[in-house]
Amino acid sequence: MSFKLTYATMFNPPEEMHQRYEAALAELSADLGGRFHLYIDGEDRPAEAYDTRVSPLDRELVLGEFAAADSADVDAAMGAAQVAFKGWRHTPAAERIAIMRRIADLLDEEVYLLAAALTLETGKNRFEALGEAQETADFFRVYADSFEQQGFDHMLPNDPLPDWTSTNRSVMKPYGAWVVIVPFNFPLALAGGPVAAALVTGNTVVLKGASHTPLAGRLLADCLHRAGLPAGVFNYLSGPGSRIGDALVAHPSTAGVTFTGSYEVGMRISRFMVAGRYPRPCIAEMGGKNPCIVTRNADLERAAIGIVRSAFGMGGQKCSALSRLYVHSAVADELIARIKGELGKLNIGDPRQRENWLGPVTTAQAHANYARYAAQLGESAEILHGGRQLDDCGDGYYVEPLLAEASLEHPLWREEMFLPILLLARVDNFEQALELANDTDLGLTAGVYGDQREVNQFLDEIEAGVTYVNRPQGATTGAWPGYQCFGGWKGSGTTGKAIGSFYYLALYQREQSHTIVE
Ligand SMILES: NC(=O)c1ccc[n+]([C@@H]2O[C@H](COP(=O)([O-])OP(=O)(O)OC[C@H]3O[C@@H](n4cnc5c(N)ncnc54)[C@H](O)[C@@H]3O)[C@@H](O)[C@H]2O)c1
Ligand SMILES: N[C@@H](CCC=O)C(=O)O
Repeated sequence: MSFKLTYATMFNPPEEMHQRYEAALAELSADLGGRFHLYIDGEDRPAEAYDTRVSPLDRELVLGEFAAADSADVDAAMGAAQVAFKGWRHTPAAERIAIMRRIADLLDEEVYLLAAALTLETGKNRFEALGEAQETADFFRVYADSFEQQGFDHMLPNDPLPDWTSTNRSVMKPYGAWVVIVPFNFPLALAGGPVAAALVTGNTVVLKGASHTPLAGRLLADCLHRAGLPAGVFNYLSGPGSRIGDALVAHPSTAGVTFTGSYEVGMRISRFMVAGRYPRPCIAEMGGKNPCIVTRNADLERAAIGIVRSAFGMGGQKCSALSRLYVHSAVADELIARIKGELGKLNIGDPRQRENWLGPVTTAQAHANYARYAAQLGESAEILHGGRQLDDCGDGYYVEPLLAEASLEHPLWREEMFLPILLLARVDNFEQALELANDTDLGLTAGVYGDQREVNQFLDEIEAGVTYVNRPQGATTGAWPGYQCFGGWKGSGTTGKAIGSFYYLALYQREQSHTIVE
């Protein structure tokens, strides 16, 4: 198949993709309900306790029993990663790169099965699920290529000494046992990306899967096992962050952490990582409250399509989701009508069915939060579309996309709801919109629909790490490794560098200067 699936192309994939996804879904569905153990030091490790997890599609659908790790398991995993580090860091770079490429190939082979698991576990539709599974494979490939190309080993000029030869060199070295902590919404790709980066640079890894969606991480562990990684180089723990998060972050063998998740937990871990005897690196990718500006010069058809995809795709449960819309008063009514028109075309329901674009939200908590926010907006804003939990779609967490016009003082402009809820405000001019867009502690993604002058000013002044201009494929969502670098400014990220970028692998290594006098 010559078609390349990315989040930008996923809207109309070839028929063969549907058929293969549906076959994988049937295969996986026949095999649900088993027990999923931890994976430590190259082997499955039973836990003391297991949590039963059901699918958000239908609470009767039991996905399985997942090990809930405890502090003894954390010790075992960190110990295995620590012991394995010596051998892995001395493994020739070419060999590590080859293993990353082997993992990518194995993920490619499993892409339909992984996508089926993601639909069942998170509720995302087939396009989003296939996208996430393919993105995971691409992360392994992109970081293997990046490490190979960059080398991270540079000779520097000899010292200017007339009677001596003094050679200088900069080398980059891995830190040690690296902890990766994953959010529920992209439990495969946001595990695979940091794991690939840590491993290719010579670190060993303990991955803590997402508390609510542990299946994806366990399937990734199976794949890494099959790729033939030496025992202890990669280890997988499932279980709630509240139970093992502190033990992992505080563990004396933890050399560094990549955390992806909420601002609150990310800030807590970041502070913790600098508060010990010496600072340890922490790459924290955190929340978003992402704006889009629509000016009076915008192409409103493109804008409406891009806005609906980014605000409501995957139930608004993307860090990149659009949640704040600032539209020029002169075009606001027409844009609202077009957005409603697009929403009218969407099917909501069981995402295993091809015709359904919007599945359930992932957790019972998100389902309950939706009702609370809808009630709040019903009292304090004008709801233009949606607001109901949908009981007629099945026994899952289904809700309507919600669009509300709210005053600029409304408190929900500042809260990451992480749901299919979009707030809209009318503005008088582009400068006001830009000021409002930047008036947040977060700075992950942002979009604009406007003319060239407005676009230039937007790109110059917007405070966000990922920007999109006049894009119908998604106003604020849809980055892909190798095409868009993805990282947050301000409270959305700690490093100012993006995943999938030229600068990313450097974050997993520390520099050493070698001066050798002959
Ligand atoms: N910037 C990005 O690239 C990006 C990508 C995806 C999601 N997110 C953000 O993630 C959030 C949604 O995910 P979530 O609800 O799973 O986030 P969360 O912060 O609640 O949990 C993330 C992970 O941290 C773990 N955790 C919780 N408490 C911990 C602790 N004290 N110590 C260590 N680990 C702990 C959880 O078990 C989970 O694995 C949103 O804010 C979203 O914007 C950001
Ligand atoms: N990579 C995804 C967002 C991942 C965060 O949740 C995007 O670019 O839309």
